[in-house]
Amino acid sequence: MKLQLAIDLEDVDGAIELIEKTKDSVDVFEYGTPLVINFGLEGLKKIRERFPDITLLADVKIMDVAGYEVEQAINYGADIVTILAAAEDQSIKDAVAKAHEHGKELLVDMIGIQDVEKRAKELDEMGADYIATHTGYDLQALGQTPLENFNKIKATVQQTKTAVAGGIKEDSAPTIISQQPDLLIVGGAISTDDNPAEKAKVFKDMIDNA
Ligand SMILES: O=C([C@H](O)CO)[C@H](O)[C@H](O)COP(=O)(O)O
Repeated sequence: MKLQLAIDLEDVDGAIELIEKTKDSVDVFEYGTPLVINFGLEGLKKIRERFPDITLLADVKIMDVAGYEVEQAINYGADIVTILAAAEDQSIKDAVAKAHEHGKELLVDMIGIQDVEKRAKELDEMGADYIATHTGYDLQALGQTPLENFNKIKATVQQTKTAVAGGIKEDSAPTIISQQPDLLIVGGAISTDDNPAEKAKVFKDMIDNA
């Protein structure tokens, strides 16, 4: 199981500072959607130039023109690119093909999908690298968590790796870690802590000791 740090709340220099502080404990750094919106792929490129060896995920949440957009994210430094599970099957297939053509990975984000078992089964056959259960900020605000959907998706997929995100905190992490996702995605719980380096290590130790 790997730890991904979602960087959503910073500007690009803040993201660089956060990566510097946490890189001993974090396996994958997410260039979050708010950074994509505010600074585009140029921000991703700046981070890649500063850290040539880290694993970088671009949370571009693609919906269409998938092959082109995956390729652009890769050209600007991404190792893993995200697409929404609600995209057309053809878009998912194009995205998988383009990521794999470059030796990179595709993560499909299940945010907003209602029948998660049906869609996870379909996606599992399309060759994506990860299917991510994701409770977005807007539903976190209503008290929702990703655990129930994660368990359904985990029980459904045969070959695709699983990821989970959405308000995972120190106290909720052990339960979700016990369900063995391949990628545990944590954002605010690390990035807004007074000591992000120490907090990232807490999550990494939980994973390593599970
Ligand atoms: O993907 C995310 C969200 O849609 C904003 O872009 C977050 O990175 C994801 O939810 C993880 O962050 P936390 O919920 O703060 O752990």
